[in-house]
Amino acid sequence: KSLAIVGCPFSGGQPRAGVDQGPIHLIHAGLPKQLEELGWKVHFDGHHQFEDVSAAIGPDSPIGKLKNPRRVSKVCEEVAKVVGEHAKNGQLPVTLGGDHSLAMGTISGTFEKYPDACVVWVDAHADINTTDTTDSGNIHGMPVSFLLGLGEKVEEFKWVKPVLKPSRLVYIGLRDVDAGEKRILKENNIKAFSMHEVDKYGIGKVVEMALDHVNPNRDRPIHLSFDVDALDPTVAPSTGTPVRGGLTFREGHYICEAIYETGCLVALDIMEVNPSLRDAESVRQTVAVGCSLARSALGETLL
Ligand SMILES: N[C@@]1(C(=O)O)CN(C[C@@H]2CCCCN2)C[C@@H]1CCC[B-](O)(O)O
Ligand SMILES: [Mn+2]
Ligand SMILES: [Mn+2]
Ligand SMILES: [Mn+2]
Repeated sequence: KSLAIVGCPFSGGQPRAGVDQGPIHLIHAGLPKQLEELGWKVHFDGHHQFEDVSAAIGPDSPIGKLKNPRRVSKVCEEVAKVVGEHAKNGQLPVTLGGDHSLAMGTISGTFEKYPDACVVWVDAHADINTTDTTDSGNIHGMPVSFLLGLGEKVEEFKWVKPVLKPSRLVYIGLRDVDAGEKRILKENNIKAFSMHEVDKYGIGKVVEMALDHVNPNRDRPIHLSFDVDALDPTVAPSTGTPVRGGLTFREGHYICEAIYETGCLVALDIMEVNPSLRDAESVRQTVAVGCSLARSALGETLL
């Protein structure tokens, strides 16, 4: 079994400097070796290519409210190619962010090889704003709407195909969803297990219900897109948009372990680790959690 680490040093989907350094911190913490020790053949071709693309863009004035639209679009298009290539080569792409706008690229890449895939989106946020509903104009709050083909088309993003169907998407960990996003979730009947459901049913039942919804026979490829801000800020403090009342360390890891157990995982994103936020110990802790979540999603067990 082989995987490819795709480091994406990219921060253009949001305003806080430093999230582009997430990949190098996860790699320097030893993630490639840790995954080899789990028995994976690890392909790791560095992450320079995205910086080149990004630097080549030049001035990137907003389009409507959208910030850095050309950089985000170009980088995500490049990520889609790289992830799709690895998937076609039979290597499970492990994408390290970088902000969550990158999931436009990773999920597009996954669906090239696995058109019948489903997406488990673990996050405090729904990341489903359209050009009409976004307040911030930060594109890391929008990738899911582009992947679903919702809202007005944006010429700059015409390469993003509406590969994702609402019935193939499920959320776990939501607790900071904008009013417009709540409307979109309802209108599209998108299944979401917020922290209220996690409290009510427990994480074991929530993951079972989530998978029953998008993958009833456990035979569909799963793309797990994990935003570390799904975890409580005491667990993963160094992230750009922390929200209290999040998943415990174990709840986060249980999701990854349970998805690995299905045998259906075909792609993993570990997003929004920002090593320039908070103190050194918080950074170390957040990076360590990012590595640990990846290991759990890729077969590390407690016994
Ligand atoms: N919906 C958001 C957007 O900017 O669109 C607004 N929100 C911050 C906002 C602060 C004030 C109270 C309401 N929430 C962040 C979120 C995007 C998170 C992107 B992710 O990738 O980190 O999940
Ligand atoms: Mn490669
Ligand atoms: Mn996110
Ligand atoms: Mn988030």
